[in-house]
Amino acid sequence: MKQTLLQLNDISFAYEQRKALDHISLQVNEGDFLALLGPNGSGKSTLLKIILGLLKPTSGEVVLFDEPAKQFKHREWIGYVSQKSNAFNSGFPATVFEVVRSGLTKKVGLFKRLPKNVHTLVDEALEAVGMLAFKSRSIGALSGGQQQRVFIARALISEPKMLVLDEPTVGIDHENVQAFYDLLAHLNQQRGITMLLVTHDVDVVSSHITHVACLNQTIHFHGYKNEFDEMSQEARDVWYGHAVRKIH
Ligand SMILES: Nc1ncnc2c1ncn2[C@@H]1O[C@H](COP(=O)(O)OP(=O)(O)OP(=O)(O)O)[C@@H](O)[C@H]1O
Repeated sequence: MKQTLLQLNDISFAYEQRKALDHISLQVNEGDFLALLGPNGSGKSTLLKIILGLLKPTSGEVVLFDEPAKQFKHREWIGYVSQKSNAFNSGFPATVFEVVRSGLTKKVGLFKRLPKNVHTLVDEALEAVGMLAFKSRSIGALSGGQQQRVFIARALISEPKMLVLDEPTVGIDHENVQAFYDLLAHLNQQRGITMLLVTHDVDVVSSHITHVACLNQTIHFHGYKNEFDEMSQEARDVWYGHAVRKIH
């Protein structure tokens, strides 16, 4: 049976008096590729922060890899790529190698000694995202799409079982968005890395995902992609508005 990597039980959260999340329950199993959809301000980033342990829920429980989040010791199993990763300007003083190597901190902190030498680990991570040839380049000299691949490599170097991505294609030009999602699909299908992706590109990513969750303070829909496909546009509009288009 597949392991449940993430279980949210009745999570609510408020910024001071302002409610952002209302009784959220959600489950992500090993191998899932879940797209989390929601309009601006619907609480997507807040929910990711709770999953990553950066915010504490006002009520409810987060369970990671079958352990209550408080007791969970393997944060390196959950890689994170933010929407702002690909925003380095050309003057940023770090090479691709240095950026990817910085992803080792979590792992080194835990194991103290690395199983392989650092260059081998960085090379393997860059190879996995098709960026090995850029190892010595300055991160700021790369395109948004290339930078985001490097940040995937940075997450991969600690061998995560799950990747959490917050609108990773913001700032990436249209033709590279599909290639970026193809890479995520490859990592999901070939390496078995579970994906939790916040996105507005529901049409582009639709052929790769297995599940959809629709959030607007509360979860309005959570199920298999084909169930989402079968929902009528009217049903979606009731809770979402215009931003979610039907997947063809
Ligand atoms: N630090 C904060 N302090 C107070 N309110 C906040 C804070 N961060 C977010 N909020 C509010 O909480 C709600 C949810 O915000 P959140 O950033 O989680 O939404 P989102 O779905 O990620 O939005 P977007 O798609 O625009 O990134 C919004 O009403 C937002 O204004």
